[in-house]
Formats: sequence, C-alpha cells, structure tokens
Amino acid sequence: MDKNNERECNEDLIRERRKCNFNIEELTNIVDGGKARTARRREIQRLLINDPEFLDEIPQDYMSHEDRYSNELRKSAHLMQKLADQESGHDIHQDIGALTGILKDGNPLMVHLSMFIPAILGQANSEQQEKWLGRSLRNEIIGTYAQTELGHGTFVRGLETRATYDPTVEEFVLHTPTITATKWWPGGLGKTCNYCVVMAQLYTQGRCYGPHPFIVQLRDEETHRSLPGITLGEIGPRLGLNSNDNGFLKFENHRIPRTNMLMKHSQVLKDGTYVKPLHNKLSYGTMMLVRVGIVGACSRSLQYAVTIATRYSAVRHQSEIVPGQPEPQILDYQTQQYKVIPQIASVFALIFSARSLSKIQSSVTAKLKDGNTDLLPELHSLSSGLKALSSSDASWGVEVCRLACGGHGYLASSNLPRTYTGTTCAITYEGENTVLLLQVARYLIKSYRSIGKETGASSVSYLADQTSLASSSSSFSNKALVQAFKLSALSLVAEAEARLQKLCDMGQEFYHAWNYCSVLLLKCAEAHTRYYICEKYEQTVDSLKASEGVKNVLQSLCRLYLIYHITLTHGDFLKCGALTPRNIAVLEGEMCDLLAVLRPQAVSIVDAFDIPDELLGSTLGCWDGNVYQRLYDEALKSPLNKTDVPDAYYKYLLPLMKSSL
Ligand SMILES: CCCCCCCC/C=C\CCCCCCCCCCCC(=O)SCCNC(=O)CCNC(=O)[C@H](O)C(C)(C)COP(=O)(O)OP(=O)(O)OC[C@H]1O[C@@H](n2cnc3c(N)ncnc32)[C@H](O)[C@@H]1OP(=O)(O)O
Ligand SMILES: Cc1cc2nc3c(=O)[nH]c(=O)nc-3n(C[C@H](O)[C@H](O)[C@H](O)COP(=O)(O)OP(=O)(O)OC[C@H]3O[C@@H](n4cnc5c(N)ncnc54)[C@H](O)[C@@H]3O)c2cc1C
Repeated sequence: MDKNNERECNEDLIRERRKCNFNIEELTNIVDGGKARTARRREIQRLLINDPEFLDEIPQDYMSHEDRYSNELRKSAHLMQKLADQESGHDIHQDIGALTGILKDGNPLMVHLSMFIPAILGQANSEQQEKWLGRSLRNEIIGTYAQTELGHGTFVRGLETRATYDPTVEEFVLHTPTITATKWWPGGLGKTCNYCVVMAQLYTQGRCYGPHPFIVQLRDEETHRSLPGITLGEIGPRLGLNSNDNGFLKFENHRIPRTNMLMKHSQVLKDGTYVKPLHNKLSYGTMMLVRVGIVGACSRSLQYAVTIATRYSAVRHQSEIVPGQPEPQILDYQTQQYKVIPQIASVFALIFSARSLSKIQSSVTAKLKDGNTDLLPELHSLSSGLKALSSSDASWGVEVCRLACGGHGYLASSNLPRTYTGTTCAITYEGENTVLLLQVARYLIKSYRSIGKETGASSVSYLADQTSLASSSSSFSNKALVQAFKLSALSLVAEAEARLQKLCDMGQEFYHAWNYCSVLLLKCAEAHTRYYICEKYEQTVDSLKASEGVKNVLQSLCRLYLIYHITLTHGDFLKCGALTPRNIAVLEGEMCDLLAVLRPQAVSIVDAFDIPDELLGSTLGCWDGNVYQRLYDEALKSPLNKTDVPDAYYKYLLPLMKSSL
C-alpha cells in the first residue's frame, strides 16, 4: 500500500494523520533503537512480505490441526533458508523482532531458535559448541529445550527424569521412572525436532547433584524415526500456538555418551567425579536469557494490538456525544481513550525497560566470563520481575484492545484473538509469573535484611533509603512521581519484612511465615518492578536527544503511564503517605487531560510502530482503514459460504424441522 496516496485511504484516518505534530520517522527510529536498525528491519520485512511463499492458501483458522502444522513448518523452513541465503548474513537472533507476524500461531522452530541454540551457547563447553553449535545454526539438526514434566514445571528441583552415570562405559543412562516424569510441553518436540537439551537429575557415584542439561539425539538423522528407547509425540490442541507441536518424551534406559552432558559450568569426569559450577544456578541460565528476550517480545505483541485498536477506533463511528449530531469516532469517547492510549504508553515502557535489562544482562555475562557471579542474583530478580510484568501487562493490554474493538475484535480476522493467545502464554511459560514474582520478593527481603552490606546491586539500593519513608512530596514532576513509586515499593517491602519477622518471633517457621505473607510479598515484587520500569521510562525520556515534537509526545506518554499506574494501585500510595487523597484526585484529573492531549496524536504514534499490513494481518488495523470491505471479503472465505445450503442442513436440521409434522 502506498502510504503517500491519500485517495485510497479512509477519510477519518487522513484527518487523523494531518493532525500529527511530530516527526514520525524519528519516533520509529526510537522504537527500533536507531536509524540503522530501522533500515535493517525494513529490509528484512520487505524481503519477507514480497515473497509469495509466505502466503497461506486459505486462512489458517479453516485448516485442520495437521495442515496448520505443516503450513507453518513449510513457511518456517523457507524463512530459515531465505535468511541463510542472504549475503549480508542476518543474525536471526538479533533480527527476531523483524519477523513478528510472518509466522502465525507459533511456529515449530521457535524453541530451536529461542532456547536450543542459546542453551548450547550458554551451557556447552568449547568442544561441545564445536560439535553442535554450527550444525544447529545451519539447521542441520533441530532441537528443543525439554525441562517441564507432566508432574513438575515450576519446581525444577522436583524433576524426576534421571541421568545416571555409568563409569564402566562412560555413558549416562536417561530414564523416565514414572508417568509424571514424562517430559511435557517442549515446543517442536512432538514431530519437528531430532535433538533436544534435556534437563535431568544428575546421579553419579551414588549421589544426586540436581538438574543438569544434557544434549540428546531423539530421531534418526536420515529417516527422522524416533530412536529406540525414546517415545515421542504431540500433546494435542492448545489455547493458541497450535502450530508449535508441543510434545511429550519418555526415556527407557536410553544411553548417551558422557560428553553429552553440557559441561560449560559443571562436569562429570570419566571416573564419575562431579566438578561443581561457580554458582549452583548457572544451569538455569537458558531460562534467564529467554526471560530477557520475552520482555521485548511482549512489547511487540502490544504494538500490534494497539495499532489495530487505535486505527479502528478512528474509523469506527458509534452512538452520539452531542444529541442529534453525527455519530462520533469512538476514539472521541474518553472511556475509549482510556482503554487504548495507556496501552500505547505501555509499549514504550516495555521497550525502554527491555533495553535497560539487556544492557545489564550483557555486563553480567561479561563478568561471568571472568568468573564473577556477584550480580547473578540481581539479574535473576530483574529478569524474573520484568518477564512477569511485561507478559501480564501485554496480555491485559492486548485483551483491552480486543474489547475496545467491540464485536469485530472477537473475529479471528481482526488478528486480536491470535495476538492474545500468543501473548498470554508468556504468563505461564519460562517461569509462571506468580512464582517468578515470589523469587523477586525473596531477593527483596534478603536485600532489605542486608542493608548496610555492600552488594553492588543497584536495583535494590533504594531499600536503604529509610529517610524517604517520611518524605512525601508536594511537587508533581515526573521525577517526583517516580519517587512516589519508590516510596510505595519501599514501604511494602518494609511492611512485608515486619510481618514475616513478627510471625517468626511468634514461633512460626520462616517458610510457613513466607507462605502466610505471600499475597503481600507478591505486591512487593510488583511494586518494585513497576518502580524499576517507571524509573527507566522517566530517565530515558528525560535524557533523550530528540526534536521538540517527539520529546513532547514521549513526555506526555511517560506521564500518562506514571499516573495511570498510580491510579490503578492508589491504595498503596495512600497507605505509605507518598500521596494524599487530594493528590490522587488531582492526578486523576490530569490523566484525563493527558488523554485529550494525546488523542489527536494517537494514530500517528501507532503509525510510528511501522508495522506493514501484511504482518499486522488484521481486517481492522490496516493502514488504509478500509475496515468494512475487508471484513466482508474475509467472511466470504468461510468454507460454509461455498454453498448456499450446507450438507449439514439435509442431515440434521431438515429432519429436526420435519419431525414435529
Ligand atoms: C545467538 C544466540 C543469542 C540468542 C538470544 C536469543 C534469546 C531469545 C530471544 C527472544 C526470545 C523471545 C521469544 C520468546 C519465545 C520463547 C519460547 C519459550 C517457550 C517456553 C519455554 C519454557 O517454558 S522452558 C521451561 C521454563 N521453566 C521455568 O522457567 C521453571 C521455573 N522455575 C524456576 O526457574 C525455578 O524452579 C525457581 C527459580 C522457581 C526455583 O528454583 P529452585 O527450586 O532451584 O530454587 P531454590 O529455592 O533452591 O533456590 C532459590 C535460590 O536460587 C536463586 N536462583 C534461582 N534461579 C536463579 C537463576 N536463574 N539465577 C541465579 N539465581 C537463581 C534464587 O534467587 C534463590 O537464591 P537465594 O540466595 O537462596 O535466595
Ligand atoms: C505454550 C507453552 C509452551 C511451553 N514450552 C515449553 C518448552 O519449550 N519447554 C519446557 O520445558 N516447558 C515448556 N512449557 C512449560 C512451562 O514452562 C510450564 O508450564 C511453566 O513453567 C509452569 O509450570 P507448571 O505448568 O508446572 O505450573 P504449576 O507450577 O503447576 O502452576 C500451577 C499454579 O500453581 C502455582 N504455584 C506453583 N508453585 C508455586 C509456588 N512455589 N508458590 C506459589 N504458587 C505456586 C502457580 O502460581 C500456578 O497458579 C510451556 C508451557 C506453555 C504453556
């Protein structure tokens, strides 16, 4: 679609775009992380959307389970081939964001890329990388990450799959001792992968050393048949991601060489001696890496949903504001603005915190290379908290966008249902959110209790700032609002710690006291992570070198985000004295003013997300706003419309209608 050709565009959208008071391209560059990245993303997207191989013969929703899998596998394989063929040698991991939308409903190679390869990189020693990394990057072998079992997902220490070392032949024996030990869920495991990284309890010299990663061949490289001693299959339809062939796996005393234990961090020597790692959670590194990636992925899902909802809200007219006057655009209703615009603000919050987290991850990884694990707990806490809040914010945001589109948002062709099912899964996978937030709380309480000791962990240094508990501010700058978030988090942590201590003083064991306080602990973790997000948002916007127009828009969005979240949890701000009821009322009023300020820019801001129609895949969100014709055209594709009277009429309805005669 030619974006310069207004004649093809819906008139409301033309009017909206004429109101734009900032440089859209400049904002696009900020979203992408720089001009060069925008250019690279566009180049990749052009390559994909001009390729007919990525078109579906019929809409996916009309395909059978098998066809859906096969169709996405066809496109995934083509995508890998295509990217590998590029002379510039694209790094698929760097460019993963550019690919959003080209593959629908998950894809069978997703976990190969996002976990199997990272597991080899992060857990295999150099000889092992030599053996498997190149082959997996060239897609000669396809793998997954098999950790979760029927009986245990969250509690990794509770995994039952065993890897018992046999020094006589220098092999590990992999075994699934019970039904609950069956590996269950790994993406691509059902039919696609021929290798996997398995997390299993390591037994050597009669002792269990806990879960460790092993690389295991599952299928014959020529015939793709599952190997003897291995039972494999797919687990059946899911809420979404249905082309991902999530699978099950059982081992019957299956033997692998000793050298298939991934030995970057811990080793089993030939005689069975166990060599322990620098830090006993280094084997959880793959999960941590992916949690960081999930924050960025959630911001992209939300960009898709809010682009659809905002454009549709500008095109859709309904009811009346002024009696007797023409029906207004639904975006003119304040309640509609309250649904959509905070989600736009949320996109930037997630982008900026994802970037900050990535930087921390890089510096922790660099330190790890020198054997320094000091900052690992902080990275675990931050990545857990941000993975949890980004996935729940984005899932809720996508759902709000769907609701904001009324009935049409319920249609598959809006692409909102699939965006939702493709986002809400992140609340559960890679560490269920409640569980991860409780890990954050554990870190907070520990940090609070060690105030005065130098840990070098900057994200919790504020916990030592006891003076701020007494100082509620009367100013309302963005910085002051961020301080209010800090106060609220600090006060919740102090309250939770005091409650825990009181229960322990009364004779309760710590772990019972912990469980008894866990609703409050969850709130601490959320408040702490929200404070982190708000602080990064404010700092990023404040220090941004941008034109006045772009800066103004981002400042308004940042302020809206701060106030929106204060109003959602205002009780916490009142309780700790960070804000008064009067302050809250003033902020609520200002939030409505901000909605009005941002409303005329909303379409242009989502235009800056620069999502091509072919990837957005939505009847409601297309650039030209030609919503009704597209809805009608999509409806005509229903197989039920192939005939005027369906066979089922003759089989079932006719006999029913005639039975009473
Ligand atoms: C070129 C390559 C580069 C590529 C990069 C690409 C990256 C990807 C990019 C984008 C990806 C975006 C797209 C996403 C698509 C992803 C698809 C994924 C599909 C889903 C896959 C899965 O779900 S895999 C399975 C995931 N499972 C889990 O997450 C399980 C959750 N449970 C746990 O993690 C743990 O059980 C637990 C943390 C909850 C508890 O562990 P445990 O019982 O062992 O703990 P303890 O109670 O004994 O001890 C707690 C103690 O340990 C510390 N700790 C825990 N974890 C860590 C850690 N990871 N690091 C450091 N420290 C840790 C904790 O803080 C406690 O410390 P204390 O000092 O004792 O308090
Ligand atoms: C789409 C999808 C893809 C997946 N892909 C993979 C994959 O590729 N590889 C893989 O290995 N796994 C995969 N998984 C599995 C996933 O990692 C687990 O489902 C996830 O870790 C949650 O574990 P669980 O299912 O055992 O939930 P449970 O832990 O049983 O959670 C159920 C409830 O119990 C609560 N709960 C559990 N423990 C605690 C606690 N300590 N404190 C308080 N509450 C608690 C939870 O909060 C939750 O409300 C996938 C899952 C999904 C949905």
